[in-house]
Amino acid sequence: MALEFSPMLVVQVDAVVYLVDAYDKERFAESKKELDALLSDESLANVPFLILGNKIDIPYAASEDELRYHLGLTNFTTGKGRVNLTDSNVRPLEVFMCSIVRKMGYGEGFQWLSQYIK
Ligand SMILES: Nc1nc2c(ncn2[C@@H]2O[C@H](COP(=O)(O)OP(=O)(O)OP(=O)(O)O)[C@@H](O)[C@H]2O)c(=O)[nH]1
Repeated sequence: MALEFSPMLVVQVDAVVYLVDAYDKERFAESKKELDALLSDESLANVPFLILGNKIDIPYAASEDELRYHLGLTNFTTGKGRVNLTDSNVRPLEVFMCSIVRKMGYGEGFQWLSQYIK
């Protein structure tokens, strides 16, 4: 009898970094839809989410509050700085604004994220 092997890929995701163009307001609805799909993915249920709002060097770009509102995250962010969520069963999620071309903002976001990665 021949043994059969079914290929299985096991991927462990430590975190999700979700980059949104804060200048492209017409696509916020699309960004929300994609983000919602990731947030409701069971395999990512306990994974921390860092949401980066990019292109804040452009004056017309959305503010952090505006982005949080349009992505439906107003009451879901878990707090900047060191917040201990270990026993709370709450997934870490925060919004940081950045400008990748100006090399600013995302450092704070990744620093925040690093406290939740084992
Ligand atoms: N002003 C500014 N431009 C940026 C920044 N980051 C990327 N870009 C520019 O935006 C342009 C398009 O890049 P993206 O917005 O990343 O495009 P994309 O996500 O690949 O494509 P779309 O899915 O169509 O948005 C490029 O010319 C980048 O140089 C930023 O922080 N500020």
